[in-house]
Amino acid sequence: MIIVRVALDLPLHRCFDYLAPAATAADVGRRVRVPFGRRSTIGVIVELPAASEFPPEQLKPVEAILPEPVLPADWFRLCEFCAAYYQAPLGEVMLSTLPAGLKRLDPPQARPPKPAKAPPPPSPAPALTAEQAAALAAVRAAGPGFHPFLLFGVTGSGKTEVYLRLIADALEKGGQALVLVPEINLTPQLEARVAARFPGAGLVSLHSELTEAARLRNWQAAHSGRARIVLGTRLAVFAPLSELALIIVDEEHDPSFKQQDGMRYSARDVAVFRARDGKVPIVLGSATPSLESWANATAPEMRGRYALLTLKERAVEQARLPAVQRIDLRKEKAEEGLSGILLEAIEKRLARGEQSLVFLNRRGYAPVLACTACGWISACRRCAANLVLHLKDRRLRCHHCGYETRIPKACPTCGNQDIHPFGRGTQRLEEFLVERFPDARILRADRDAAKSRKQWEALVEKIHAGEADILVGTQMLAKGHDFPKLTLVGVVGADAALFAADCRAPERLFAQLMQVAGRAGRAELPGEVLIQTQYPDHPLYAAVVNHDYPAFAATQLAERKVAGFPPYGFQAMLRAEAPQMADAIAFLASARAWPGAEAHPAVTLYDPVPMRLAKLANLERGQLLAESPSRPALQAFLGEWRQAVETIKAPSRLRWHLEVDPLEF
Ligand SMILES: Nc1ncnc2c1ncn2[C@@H]1O[C@H](COP(=O)(O)OP(=O)(O)OP(=O)(O)O)[C@@H](O)[C@H]1O
Ligand SMILES: [Zn+2]
Repeated sequence: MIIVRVALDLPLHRCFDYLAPAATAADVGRRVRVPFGRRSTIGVIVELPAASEFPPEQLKPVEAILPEPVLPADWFRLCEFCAAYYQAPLGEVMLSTLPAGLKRLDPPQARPPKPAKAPPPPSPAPALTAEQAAALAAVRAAGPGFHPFLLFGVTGSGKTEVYLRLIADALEKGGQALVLVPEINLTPQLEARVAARFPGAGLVSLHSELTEAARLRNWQAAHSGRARIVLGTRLAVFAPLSELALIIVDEEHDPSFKQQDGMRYSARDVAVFRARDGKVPIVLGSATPSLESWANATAPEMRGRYALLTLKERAVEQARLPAVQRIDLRKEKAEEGLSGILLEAIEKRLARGEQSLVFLNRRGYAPVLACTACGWISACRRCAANLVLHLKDRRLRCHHCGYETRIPKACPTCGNQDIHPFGRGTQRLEEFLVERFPDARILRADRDAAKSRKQWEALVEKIHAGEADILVGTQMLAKGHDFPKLTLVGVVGADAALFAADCRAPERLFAQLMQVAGRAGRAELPGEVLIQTQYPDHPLYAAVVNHDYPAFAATQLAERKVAGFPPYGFQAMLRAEAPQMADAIAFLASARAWPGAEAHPAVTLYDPVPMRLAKLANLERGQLLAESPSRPALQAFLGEWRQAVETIKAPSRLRWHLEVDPLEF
């Protein structure tokens, strides 16, 4: 009697046994079609157990074992690691990392790969700067095997060139390279650069904007080894690569590496596990590393877990880091939020035919509409948040749940016609700049102006072609772009993040400011950055002015050490949402009262509290933090706790999840 154990895409922490008379050990890693309830579904064979806990007559036979593809052993280990570490069901992990085309009962006919054309000649590589050469030499000297590196390089220092050389090494040895980027929408330039340098390497990308067919094709190219380089967003960390020889994580600090639903994993952390498991080098690159990675590379108590590689200078010979200045808004008069100094600086760029960027990380026209008579404000009725005014399409829109409605002509509560937008977003800045500089070509670059990757590429193309004089943009424009004519960056409205409740807000603000500042003066023309603020003496701004990430990181890490926060402590968050907050909190309180917790003295459970965004899409949300100075202690606790939480009786509309290493509080 041959039994196969099958992982299914279900929120259950168990696998399912089926009869498969013809199965052999070679079928482990094959997909299988099995009956489940009244339907059929696709699963993955994880083992051939000697016996089942159920009597054979209760087991159903499999419907079919699907011959291709066979999922490799290292992919199994990766999924098993994630299931254990993130407390996620193995079947859900496995199936969620596969392209949709492999989970269908009626699989799409995969087109055979196009015959490879003779590749064009590779684009030439520049001679390395001394710093780049030293970084490369350090990675080479470490040799094969698991070696984690943190490549700390200021903006424009040529980190990408270092990646390209390392990829060349990996390909030469017959290996495959995996390159992870936070948001592929923002990085068509990187894709083009890698493809141009390695025209024969069958580069494929993996990200969520691909069509189902393209994603399947690219996945198969990675699996079969036709693709020697895979470039992708977080989900690409699960690509099956049997000859993996190198992993690169660009902008490793970026919060987009964190998956925010389903299995909540950090692709950067999973990549480090994968590199260790596969015994290959991994390079994490950033101008503003995450504090976790920075500590791993520099803190004495971490004993140099990561080797630090530093690029302090910009790679282009004449390019210097931009001069950063603070504009004291307490002293300077501002017009529509823009100080005279900034407006003059823009005027100068216009006269010289250079580009300016005004950075405001808030899209829409204004964050709220309010009535001056009765105090009504445009609140979302489904969320604990305000509706943002979008004048362009005359809508009020919730940026959290997507609810939208038209703009009322008068106050809905008191009928007063005098309702006003408060605060400002990118649309309002754009409107003012159009009025102020009627002859300038002004371009807004945010998620409303470019909804798809295609639109975004067109917009970036326009900026490159010099078809814009003044850009108004959010952080979408701050990352990874190289605009040679851009010489001025004005930062507006950044102060709000200085005092945000989230302990990671300063880190994010610092990274954003360094990144957006890094857009200026990347070529021969010198760059200037003007930060408007009410708090010019704030140490965060001082660190930005001095381009001093290490100083900033030192103060942040000192604070974290005192607070026992990551990387000096480890956390998990239990969250519950329900129509009534009382239900969510009561559920969390029962979880907190679990008597088994006493056996885990190294773990602290805090009181359940409402989340910062306490209501989202009509659900009230609460959370409960678990914390420990020891990662293994927390892991041991979580395994037992999760099982206990699963037995708590909860109202039917309550949903909960556990997030390990949460980024948001
Ligand atoms: N060795 C080199 N010689 C000349 N130019 C170089 C060299 N290395 C990189 N460059 C150029 O320097 C510019 C910045 O390089 P790159 O984009 O690799 O920097 P980066 O560190 O990845 O920047 P960012 O973090 O801001 O995205 C690019 O225009 C690139 O072509
Ligand atoms: Zn809403």
